[in-house]
Amino acid sequence: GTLPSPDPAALRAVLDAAVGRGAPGATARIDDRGTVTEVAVGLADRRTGRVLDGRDRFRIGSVTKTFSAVVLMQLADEGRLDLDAPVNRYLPGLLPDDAITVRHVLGHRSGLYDYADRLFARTVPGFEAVRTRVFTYRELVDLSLRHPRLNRPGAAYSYANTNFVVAGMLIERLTGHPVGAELRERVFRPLRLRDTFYVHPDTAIPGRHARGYLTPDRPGDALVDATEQTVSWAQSAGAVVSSTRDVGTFLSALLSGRLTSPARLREMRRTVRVSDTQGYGLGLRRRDLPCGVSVYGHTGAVQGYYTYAFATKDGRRNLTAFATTSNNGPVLDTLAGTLDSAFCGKPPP
Ligand SMILES: C[C@@H](NC(=O)[C@@H](C)NC(=O)CCCC[C@H](NC(=O)C[NH3+])C(=O)[O-])C(=O)O
Repeated sequence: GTLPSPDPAALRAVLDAAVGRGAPGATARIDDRGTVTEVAVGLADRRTGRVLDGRDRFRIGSVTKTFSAVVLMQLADEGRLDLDAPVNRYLPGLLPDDAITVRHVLGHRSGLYDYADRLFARTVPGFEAVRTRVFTYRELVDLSLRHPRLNRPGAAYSYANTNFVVAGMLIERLTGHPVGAELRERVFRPLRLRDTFYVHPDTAIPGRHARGYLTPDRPGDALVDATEQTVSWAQSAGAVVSSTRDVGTFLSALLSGRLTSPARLREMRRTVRVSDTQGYGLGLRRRDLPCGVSVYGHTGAVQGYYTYAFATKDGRRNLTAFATTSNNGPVLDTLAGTLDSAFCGKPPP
């Protein structure tokens, strides 16, 4: 059916509220079959006072997981990967249980512990301890395997960055190329995503970008400029840098069937229950909005940056929003309101 048209005034109000709750800046871009609504509020740089602009690049965090999943779905389409095969068939001896399949990993149902919970139990010290570190994939998986698994393979949804580190290892093992090269060849270049880069282990965001500020755990402590970091703790689970325009282009291309076969796209969108209004498929979240619209995409939370990136099931309308802080629940919850302004906006007259 026809969607309510986007509500630019509501969108601006949401972004103003996010800034009011502690984000230095917030911006959102809606692309409704070519009709673009773009709003930016606040600062890209607190030191210079430069205002945030919709074209500023930023760290998309876990939206990276959707990109990594697309590469593996393409490998499945090419007959080079069996989603129901044990991960250990491709990476012998990696995981302690042969029953963990590729599909379990891409759907966060492997039961593998999320090492990030441990790394960032204390937000600022945890970040400072890793911001310039370079990890191997194996080191990250080993961090996870020190802890008991949360569930038997396939038995439950339990989110873990570990799963998409394993996805990165699969990409490299199956193609013989680094994850960044496969993302460039299979996604960034074909879609002409000129603002999109896989940045690891370099700490600098290429070109003009918004600076990101980590909110400390202790209220009142100063924001920490977290813009420069290796993101080596996340890599194929969180190291892509992009722009709201490019992320929207990517999501619409994916959901309109331009990046995988129809069968693989159906598998990505086949979700398990996360909550009453949320599901997780393969590298893809589903959110059911109050107005009855279900949207597909991903959220992101890397130090200094919150992201919401969602589109309608057919990809005809997309929304990408980010705020330039993280570890700030009120900002994260407020920013979710961009989904309502984008997809449930003005009710039909
Ligand atoms: C949520 C999102 N996940 C991601 O984007 C991944 C890459 N991020 C995380 O797992 C959170 C890492 C800690 C961030 C830190 N928090 C703390 O340090 C808390 N002590 C911060 O908020 O910057 C997703 O999959 O939807």
